[in-house]
Amino acid sequence: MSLKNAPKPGSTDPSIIRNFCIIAHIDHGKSTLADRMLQLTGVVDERSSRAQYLDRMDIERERGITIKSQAVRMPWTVPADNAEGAEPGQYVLNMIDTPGHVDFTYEVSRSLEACEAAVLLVDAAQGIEAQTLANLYLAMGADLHIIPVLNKIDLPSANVEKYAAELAGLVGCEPEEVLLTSAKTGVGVETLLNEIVKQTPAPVGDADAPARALIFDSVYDTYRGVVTYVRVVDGKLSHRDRIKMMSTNAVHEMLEVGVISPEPVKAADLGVGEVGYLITGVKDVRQSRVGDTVTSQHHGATESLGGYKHPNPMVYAGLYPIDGDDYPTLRDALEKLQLNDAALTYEPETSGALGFGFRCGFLGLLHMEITRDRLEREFDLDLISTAPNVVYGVVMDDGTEHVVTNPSEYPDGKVAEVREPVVKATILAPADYIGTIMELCQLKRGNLQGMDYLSEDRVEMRYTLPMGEIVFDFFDQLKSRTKGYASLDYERSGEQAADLVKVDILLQGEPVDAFSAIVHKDAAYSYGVMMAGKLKDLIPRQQFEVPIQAAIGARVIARETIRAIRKDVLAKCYGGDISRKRKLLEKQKAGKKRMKNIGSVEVPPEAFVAALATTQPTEKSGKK
Ligand SMILES: Nc1nc2c(ncn2[C@@H]2O[C@H](COP(=O)(O)OP(=O)(O)OP(=O)(O)O)[C@@H](O)[C@H]2O)c(=O)[nH]1
Repeated sequence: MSLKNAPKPGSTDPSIIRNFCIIAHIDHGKSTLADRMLQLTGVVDERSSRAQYLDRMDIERERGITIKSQAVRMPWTVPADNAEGAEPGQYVLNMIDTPGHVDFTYEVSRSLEACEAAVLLVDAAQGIEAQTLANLYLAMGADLHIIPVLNKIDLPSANVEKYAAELAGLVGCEPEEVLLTSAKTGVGVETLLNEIVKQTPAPVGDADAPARALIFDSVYDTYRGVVTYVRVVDGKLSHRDRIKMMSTNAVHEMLEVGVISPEPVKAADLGVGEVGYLITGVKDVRQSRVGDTVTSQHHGATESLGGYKHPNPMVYAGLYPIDGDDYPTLRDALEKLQLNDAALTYEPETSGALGFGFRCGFLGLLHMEITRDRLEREFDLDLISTAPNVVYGVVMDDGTEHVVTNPSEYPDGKVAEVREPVVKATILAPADYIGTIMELCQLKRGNLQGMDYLSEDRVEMRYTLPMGEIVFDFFDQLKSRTKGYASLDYERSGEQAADLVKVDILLQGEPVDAFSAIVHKDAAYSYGVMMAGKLKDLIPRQQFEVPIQAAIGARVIARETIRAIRKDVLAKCYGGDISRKRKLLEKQKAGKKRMKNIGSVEVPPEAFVAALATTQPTEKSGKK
C-alpha cells in the first residue's frame, strides 16, 4: 500500500488499528523481525534500512540489544486472496518494540499495556528460555492475545517440530498453530502480518470521554526536549491541548503530537487506540514518566489508567573519576544521562581512597554496565567503579534502623539483625545440568522452590536467592557451568534476615573504604583472603613494608605483606647524562601524581580497577 494513502493519524477508525508488541528472550531475533516488518510494510525501503533500525542508540547497536522501547506505525493491506483468512482491507499496525532484559522489566510491562496482542518469538534452534517465560507471564498478566512464533527456521540447527510442540504446550494451542518465520530471509513474515491483523483485537475506548493516554516511554532529545510515547485509550489528544500528568498534576503546554513512521510525522491529534508521541518542551524525563497517565487540563479524566510504579534502584555502586580533575565532568555527565533515564539515581560521596565521586543507583547490573559504558564513551571519562551492592537494612540492638546502600555506611556498634533483599529466580536449562545448577544455587544460599520439566530434556527450576548473591557473578557462573545453555530471570521478592558481616580491607592499618564489602559470614574469610592476595599482586612495592589485612570489626581474618623496595629509576642510567636523568625523574613524579594515597601507601588507580573488577565476595574458592 502506498504510504500516501495510509489512514491519517487522529482520524483512524479504531476498528482498523492493531497494536502489538514482540516479546522474546534476548537474541531470539526481535529487532531483526521488526526491521523485516518495516521493510515489508514499505515504511523503510531496502536501501535506507540499516540493521536494527529501531535500536537507535549507538550503544544499543553495538551491543545488539534493545534498551529503550520504540513504537512504529505501519500501514498494511491484507490482500483479498490471503490464505490466513484475515478480513481484506487497509489496516494500521502499531508495533511497539520492547527491551528484553530483566533490568528493564518495568518498561516491558508498560509497553505491554499499550497493546492488545503480543507476538511471542522463540528461536527455533534454542527453544523457550527464561525471559520467554517471564515476558509471556507479563503479557498474560496484561490480558494480551498471544501469537506464538518460531523464528530462525532457516538455521540448520533449527528443530521446528520439537520447539513448536514445546511452545504450543506453553501457550495452550496446537503445534500447527505456531507460526514459522525467518526474520533473516523474510520467510513467513507476510503471513505473520496477516495473522496479526486477524488475531489481534481492535482497540476499544470511549471516543467521547475525557482524554486518557498511557505513557509507555519517554526519551530526551537534545533538540526537542522530552519526547513522550503514548497510547491513547479514551478521547483525543490534540496539538492545541494543555495536558496534565495525572501522578503529579503537572500541566504542560503541548507543542506537537504525531506518530513515528519510522521518522516522526506531525499530526493534528491522536484518537482512540492510537499510538504516537507528544512533545511538551519539558527538559527532563522525570517530568514525563513511564507508567503515568496523560489527560487534558480542562475537563480532564479523574481516574488514571492502572497503577503507576516508581522504578526503585536495586543495585548501588560508587563511580569515581580516575583523574580527580574530571569530577565536574562526571557530575555534568550524570545529570545529562538522568535526563533520559528516570531510573538512574546519584548522590555525591567521598571515599578516603578514591576521592570525590558519586554513589549511583541502578535497576540491575546490566543497567549499571550500560551507564558506565556510556559515561566512559560519550563523555570520555576514565572511571573506577566500586563493587556493586544491594540495599541492606541494619537493625541495631537499641532498635534504631539504618538503610545501607554503601558498605562504608554500615553502622558501628551492636547489630541485632541485618536484612537483605531476596529475589525469586527462574532458571531454564537442559536437564543434564540440574546437578551443577543446584550446587551453584546452594553455594549462593538459594532455596529450591520447585522444578518442572518443560519437555523431557529441559527443566525449569525455581529458587529464592539473596539478591546480593545474584548481583556479582551468578549469571557468569551459571553460564559457564552450563556451557551457556541456562537462562535466568528474576524478580524482587521481599527481604530476609541473614548472617551478614562487613569485611574491611586495611593497608598499613588504614581501612580502604572502596574495598569494604558486606558478605555472608561463611564467605567472609574467603573474601578477605582473596582481596588481600589480589592486592599483594596489584600494589607495587613501596619503600617500606606494607601489611594488607582483612578484618571484621577489630578481628583480623587474613593478612599478606608487601615487602619493601625502593624503585631506582636511575639504575640503568649510569654516566653523566643529566637531561635524561631529569626526564626519568620527572616521569616518575608525574606517575606519582596519579597515585591514590592510602596513608603513606601509593596505590596506582589501575590496582583499584583490577581489584574491583573481579571482586567476588561470595566465591568460596576465591579464584577467578
Ligand atoms: N539465521 C537467522 N538469524 C537470525 C534470524 N533472526 C535474527 N537472527 C540473528 O540473531 C541475532 C539476534 O537478533 P536480534 O534481532 O538482535 O535479537 P533481539 O531479540 O532483538 O535481541 P535484543 O534486542 O537484544 O533483545 C542477530 O545476529 C540476528 O542476525 C533468523 O531468522 N535467522
